[in-house]
Amino acid sequence: MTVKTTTHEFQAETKKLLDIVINSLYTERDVFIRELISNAADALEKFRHESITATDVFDAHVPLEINISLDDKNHTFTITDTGIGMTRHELEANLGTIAHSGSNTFLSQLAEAAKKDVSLIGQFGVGFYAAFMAGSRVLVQSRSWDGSEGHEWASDGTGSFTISEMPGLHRGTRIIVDLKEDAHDYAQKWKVESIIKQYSSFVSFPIKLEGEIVNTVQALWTRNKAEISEQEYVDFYKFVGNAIDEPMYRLHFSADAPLAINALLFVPKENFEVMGFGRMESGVNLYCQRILIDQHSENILPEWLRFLKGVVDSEDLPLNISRQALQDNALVGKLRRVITKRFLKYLEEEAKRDADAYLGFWKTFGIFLKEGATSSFEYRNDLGKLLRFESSKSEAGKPVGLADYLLRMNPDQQEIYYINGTSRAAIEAGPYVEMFRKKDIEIIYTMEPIDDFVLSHLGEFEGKKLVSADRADLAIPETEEEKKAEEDQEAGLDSTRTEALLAWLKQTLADGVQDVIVSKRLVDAPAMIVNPDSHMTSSMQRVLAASRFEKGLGLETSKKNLEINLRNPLIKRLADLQESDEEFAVDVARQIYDNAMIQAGLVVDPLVMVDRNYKILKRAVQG
Ligand SMILES: Nc1ncnc2c1ncn2[C@@H]1O[C@H](COP(=O)(O)OP(=O)(O)OP(=O)(O)O)[C@@H](O)[C@H]1O
Repeated sequence: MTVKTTTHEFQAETKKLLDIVINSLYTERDVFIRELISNAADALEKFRHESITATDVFDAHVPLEINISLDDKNHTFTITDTGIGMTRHELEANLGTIAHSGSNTFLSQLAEAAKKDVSLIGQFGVGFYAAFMAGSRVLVQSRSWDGSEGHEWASDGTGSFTISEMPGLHRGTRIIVDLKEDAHDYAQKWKVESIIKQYSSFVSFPIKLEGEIVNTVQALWTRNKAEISEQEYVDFYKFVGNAIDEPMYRLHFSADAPLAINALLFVPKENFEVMGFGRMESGVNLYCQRILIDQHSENILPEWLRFLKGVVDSEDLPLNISRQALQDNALVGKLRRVITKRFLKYLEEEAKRDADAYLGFWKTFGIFLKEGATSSFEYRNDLGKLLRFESSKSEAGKPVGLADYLLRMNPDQQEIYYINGTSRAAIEAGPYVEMFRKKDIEIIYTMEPIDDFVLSHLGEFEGKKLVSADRADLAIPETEEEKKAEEDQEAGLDSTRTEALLAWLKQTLADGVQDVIVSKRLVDAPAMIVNPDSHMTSSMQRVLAASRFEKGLGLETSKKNLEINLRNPLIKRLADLQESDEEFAVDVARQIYDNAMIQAGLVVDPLVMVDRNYKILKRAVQG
């Protein structure tokens, strides 16, 4: 018989990964057992799911299990599963490349983590290649559930691998690891058993070590809450989440109506996405009657809840549903809504129960809720209750909820106000909050670029409109007393001169402003920029302008209105100056406009501005 053997080069990224695995990660070697067991369990889950509908299954009656055998004399570690197996083509494709999207970023982050803290590699899932942490040579013998001929894959993990025909195999995969000299203890039963106990106690198939079952197969989420210990929950979290930390929050709930649901969801302690580890994939697995239907399911929760880890099990789902059909399945959609609502309600309860702990959650994962508020209209009321912002009445660094704002609001106030700025200090020094301070009206400070999008999408909260304080049509009710005081002060400039000043300013600043108007709200500052477009705040325009700029589309923003404060001496003086020394008045007007733009966080031309500023200073020092 001729055995057909072919030789293949590893993909370049795989070579890099193998290099890191072999040369940098050897202190975390135990991980290889977890990775191989986890792949075996995945292969068994896939087989179990497929075999529900398939009619023609090879080796249909072989029990679903994982066998590990050790050879202390020949120094080998062998793991066998009766799962879905791999065809020749699958062996070549799956064990020669890295399936990870963005493999290059993944690799550089992995290399970085390997240097800093190898315990982080759990987060990456090095997968099958972890076998080379302990093995000098690895053989993979596999036969697919379609019954096609079996093959053996072999490599020493350096540059290439071979694939040979191998007749007579059963369905599934056997991996034989020839242990490196300094890894011989992985052929010792006590050692392997302790690792399995630590990592794999929740695998839902029997694991036999040298013929003896070493795990208890259980679906923790289907058990009665009262009978589950804290430690079991934590262990389960580490298992499903591939995690090394402990969870920050946990929600275990069951429902019978309208849908039968068993869900166990965890919020991790760390946000690895923000830490620069790339976009997270969903961490929740979808089961039906304890059978895994969709691992890392993208369908069972909205994308912005991708930081959650855990399990959702529903008996109502058809067992034979294919992964492709999940996306459009109406029942899955319904499950998603029920679970999302329940989780958001849980967060609300936690925020009430322990506000400080919730702030810790908010600091780490708030960004995901903001993402939700800008993308999922149907949850906006639930999300509105969970948002936290600093405000003129909050302590610095201690954001408050919109519900707190409502409680403090004057009875006749109809709107909730907010203003964007880069920091608390910058906002408080700016013109927008002057009137709010004077009238003792609370104003929310939005300090992240995304915040104004969030509040604008939200539109309202508990029936009160959310309004940015840089809107041109901002109307805050005035008392009679206030109106009178205003009129008295405006008397400083008669109406003809006021009109003339406004017309002159409008003409002088025509390049930048749409209109110049007398302000009803400025207290001390001479002027400020406001937005005639009620849908866009300056901060939103800044973000959009930056993205236009990145795309090479130029910095185009819509024209603003300039509000001027007739009580301010600079503005009063400008009226005279415009008549006596127009050239200088133009410089002053433009500088006032640029200053107001900067206070609105908008872009001015720094060269022109600095040049003009020196001109004005020169005149000031000359007296
Ligand atoms: N025991 C096995 N039986 C069948 N297929 C397997 C087995 N082990 C690995 N594979 C296949 O090889 C692929 C690559 O495995 P690898 O462990 O590198 O990545 P992964 O399991 O997809 O990802 P991760 O380990 O990060 O979750 C798997 O997706 C699977 O298709």
